[in-house]
Amino acid sequence: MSNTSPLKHSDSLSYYQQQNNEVALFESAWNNQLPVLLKGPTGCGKTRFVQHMAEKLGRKLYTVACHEDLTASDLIGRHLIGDGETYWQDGPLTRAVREGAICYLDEVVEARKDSIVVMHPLTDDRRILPIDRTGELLHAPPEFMLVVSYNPGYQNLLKGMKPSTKQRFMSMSFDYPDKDMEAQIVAKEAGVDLELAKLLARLASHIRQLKDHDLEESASTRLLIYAATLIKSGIPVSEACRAAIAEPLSDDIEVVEALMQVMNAQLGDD
Ligand SMILES: Nc1ncnc2c1ncn2[C@@H]1O[C@H](COP(=O)(O)OP(=O)(O)OP(=O)(O)O)[C@@H](O)[C@H]1O
Repeated sequence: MSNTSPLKHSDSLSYYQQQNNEVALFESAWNNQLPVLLKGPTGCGKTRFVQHMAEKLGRKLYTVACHEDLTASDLIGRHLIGDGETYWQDGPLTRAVREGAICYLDEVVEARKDSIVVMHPLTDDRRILPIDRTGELLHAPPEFMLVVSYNPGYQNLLKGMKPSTKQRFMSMSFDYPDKDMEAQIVAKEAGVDLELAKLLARLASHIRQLKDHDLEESASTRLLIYAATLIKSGIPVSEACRAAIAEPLSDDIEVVEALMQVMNAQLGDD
């Protein structure tokens, strides 16, 4: 069965630079009512992609940043007290199901087990959301879609996602784009010229190649955009790179200095 919402023209959408064939894959998943899992490092464009796709498909987007205290009630809803009475308030997942929207759970491995279990009947062919507290059983309309993401970086290796959960989703891997594409993104997002964006993309590619470093994560596209934004507003390049790239990547002074050496060597070559 195919969904029938009007698709929006690409000029009016949030900017998203496609890396592979993810737009067509996502559209196909939506048309076929398949839930989607996005994997990839921080700041590589997962959230922007979902925003872009929700706009393209003409669906409202509910985004939840998952954390270790997130409970099933935070997703489904709860009874509240007001004017001396209790009333039911839908959570974002329930709202998305009722409205045929897209629900995006960012960093889903952070969520508590009970909130992950809630997703199970929604992510197989039943597509139902039982709300125990109100006795309702919601059937998701064809337009509803569940999208989750996680960062398989080393702090999540142990936590991971259980195979029984993972295998309910169609999955796509994201990574930082190649230098040329990343430069285009940085230029567009920060409003800087392409030459500066190319320089920053080169710096990032050097940092990403460093082996045996003590970094949990490497320089993200998001950090390059921050650096470009600082430079655009008059901060010297090396200082901007320290504040927006080296410092956010490590709390260890020696590591920060080592990163600065790598970047300054590149800046000196330019
Ligand atoms: N392919 C892309 N097209 C357009 N903008 C991009 C792209 N990749 C990254 N960006 C830019 O980088 C920023 C960070 O990306 P985004 O917030 O989507 O990352 P993320 O993968 O969701 O990160 P996190 O896992 O930390 O939530 C975006 O706000 C956007 O400016």
